[in-house]
Amino acid sequence: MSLLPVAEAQARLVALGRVLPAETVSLEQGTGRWAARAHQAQRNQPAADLSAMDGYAIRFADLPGPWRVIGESTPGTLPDLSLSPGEAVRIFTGAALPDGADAILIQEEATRDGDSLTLSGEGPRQSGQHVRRAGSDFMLGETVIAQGAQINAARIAIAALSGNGRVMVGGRPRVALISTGDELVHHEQDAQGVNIPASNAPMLRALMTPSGAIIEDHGIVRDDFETLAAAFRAAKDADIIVTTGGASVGDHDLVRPVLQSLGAAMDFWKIAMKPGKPLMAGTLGDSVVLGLPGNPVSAYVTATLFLLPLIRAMSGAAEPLPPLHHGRLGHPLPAGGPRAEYLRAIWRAGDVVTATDQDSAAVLSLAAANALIVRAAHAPAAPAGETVDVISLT
Ligand SMILES: Nc1nc2c(c(=O)[nH]1)N[C@H]1C(S)=C(S)[C@@H](COP(=O)(O)OP(=O)(O)OC[C@H]3O[C@@H](n4cnc5c(N)ncnc54)[C@H](O)[C@@H]3O)O[C@H]1N2
Ligand code: MOO
Repeated sequence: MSLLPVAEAQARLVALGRVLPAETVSLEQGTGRWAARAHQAQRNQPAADLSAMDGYAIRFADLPGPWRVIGESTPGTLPDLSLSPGEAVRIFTGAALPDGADAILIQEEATRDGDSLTLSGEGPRQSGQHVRRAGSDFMLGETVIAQGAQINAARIAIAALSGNGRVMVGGRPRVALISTGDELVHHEQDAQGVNIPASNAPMLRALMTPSGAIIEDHGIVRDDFETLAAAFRAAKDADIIVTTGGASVGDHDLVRPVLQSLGAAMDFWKIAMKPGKPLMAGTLGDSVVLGLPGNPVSAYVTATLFLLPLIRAMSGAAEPLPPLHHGRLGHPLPAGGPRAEYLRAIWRAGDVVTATDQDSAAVLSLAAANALIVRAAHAPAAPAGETVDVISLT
């Protein structure tokens, strides 16, 4: 059976998910989610010509002074003042300029005695110096947040300043997590003998939490046909059902046969990638089902490349895939195999160096890595210094 290329599998998976209905929420609730429509400025920023410094509003043409101070302008009040030649107004950072003023003389460059003001430094070099013009940041009606953009801290600032005190964002997918495997015990329990603490569910929760997904953990399910079928039935209201383990070809790998018995429409199984080959996807009723491999690193990498993009796409993200950056290889790499490789790496000051242990079960090297080097299937040997594609894990 031929393995599906990663990009094609990503496109097919994203196509399985539907964009969830949008909702209008507070900026706090919108954090990390994606704008469901373009947001336009409801006001000009700044609303008037404002001073960027503490000092005196003057007419540039009056330089080098002296001036007579005729009043004061403080932030939050429009000054009812107009400058005639030779006049200045005491002004503070963020306050509106009086009519006629076109420059700011900063207080460090001025000497004041009562209402007389003289130049004691260089003064403004041009008209408009230290003035923030009305609408110079953005204008009423201007798009300040594009549809599909993520509401990050900077966009929260612009949402608030532009008068979008609440934002319309895509819905949050409900994600059901099912961990399969007879060897697993809950991570808060002592694992005896060859039992192992189940790490995939808490790891995936941590990966998904920033996306705003609503996560329901359905716990650990034994490698038993009926038990796994019951777990899928219990998860049927989720938008996305994620399993880990049991995705491969062994006698105890039941995810695919159980899904088929429940009438799931399987879309793909087995991807040309390393780690992560046994990944499978399909739909079960209204849910998208994603079967991740059990190995913790394989689960992490496939979640990064498939699960998170699916969540983002269903949440209305314009660019659901992780961005590719460039790094400089710190050492040579041998030719790659028939599967695309995602190598754990440390990426520092532009240079990327692979972690020594690339086994799909080695989590210590995953914890040390801050990036994945992406190598295409059949990549030729690469010398040190070559530019490679990198996915940031931070
Ligand atoms: N004959 C073949 N064997 C395997 C193939 C293959 O193509 N032919 N593929 C290998 C690849 S690649 C992978 S990846 C694994 C994935 O297999 P499964 O998805 O079926 O995963 P399991 O066998 O259930 O578990 C693999 C490994 O991971 C541990 N595990 C499982 N769940 C968890 C969890 N929640 N937390 C921590 N660790 C977990 C499990 O104990 C196993 O050690 O199959 C290869 N085999
Ligand atoms: O594809 Mo598996 O995830 O290499 O170990």
